[in-house]
Amino acid sequence: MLKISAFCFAKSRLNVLKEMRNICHRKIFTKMCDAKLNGKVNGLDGKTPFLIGVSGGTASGKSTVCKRIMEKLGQVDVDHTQRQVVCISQDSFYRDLTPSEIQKAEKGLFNFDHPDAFNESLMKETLMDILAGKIVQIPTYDYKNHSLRKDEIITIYPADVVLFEGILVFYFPEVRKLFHMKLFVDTDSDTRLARRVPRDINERGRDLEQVLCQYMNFVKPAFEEFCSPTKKFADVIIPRGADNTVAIDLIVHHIWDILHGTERENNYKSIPSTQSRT
Ligand SMILES: Nc1ncnc2c1ncn2[C@@H]1O[C@H](COP(=O)(O)OP(=O)(O)O)[C@@H](O)[C@H]1O
Ligand SMILES: Nc1ccn([C@@H]2O[C@H](COP(=O)(O)O)[C@@H](O)[C@H]2O)c(=O)n1
Repeated sequence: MLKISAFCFAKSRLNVLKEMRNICHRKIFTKMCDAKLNGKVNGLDGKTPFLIGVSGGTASGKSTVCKRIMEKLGQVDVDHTQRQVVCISQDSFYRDLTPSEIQKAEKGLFNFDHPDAFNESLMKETLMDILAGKIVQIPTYDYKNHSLRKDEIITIYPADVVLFEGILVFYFPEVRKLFHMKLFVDTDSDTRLARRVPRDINERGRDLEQVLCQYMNFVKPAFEEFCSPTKKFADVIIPRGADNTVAIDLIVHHIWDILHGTERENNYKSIPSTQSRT
């Protein structure tokens, strides 16, 4: 039974790829489909997604950079079940808070920028499942209620490229070593604060005093202690975030090369290298 469903799944994926090959006019994605039809995935025979970590301070533009990368790979309008490139937020791995922690969070007195706020083991297990080609389910995060939306689960199907973005994605060594490529979005702190204030008020249900108090007490000190020092682990630092179209184009070209095997021997192994990059 399992074998039959696996066969049907593989067959329907093949049909989808053929269909995509017919309708896809973008050069990059057409070549990605060709490689898959030839039995190669990520330039390799096995199914190991290319895992990219994207870090940077709050409101540095991590999500926007990921969106640009997906756009350039022709993936934004693709149905989520068929996507070859997916993006996951580290915020989906905030740990559940106790009732007293929720009370603190509601007053802006909980430190969401400290590594202890995250469920490290779940983050690692999920990324390892993704690397193993498994389908995984990830809750979305509700910033207004400081909790995971367990009724709003995103299903991540095996994809060629998985972007994992968040303030502390390079902090945990066991998570860090899973990435094939590490990007750090480096936007100056004034710009980040100027973006965070309206975002938190308009989208995350906060008031000005709460945003500034949380920023001064937790966000800024934790950035300096935990996030900024992880910049040294990055393979590529992207100054000015999504405004830096040259950097984004170079990264997209590099991903494209890897997906087609041109960089395979040197840069991409099915298990990410831990040498000198951990
Ligand atoms: N290059 C940019 N120019 C202007 N606004 C930007 C730029 N990049 C991001 N933003 C805005 O700043 C806010 C934070 O960006 P986002 O990409 O969500 O950052 P992060 O994922 O690092 O928190 C959003 O409101 C976004 O629209
Ligand atoms: N309940 C929460 C959870 C997180 N935050 C803040 O979000 C920031 C991380 O998200 P970015 O998109 O800005 O990278 C982080 O700095 C937390 O302070 C929050 O305010 N409330």
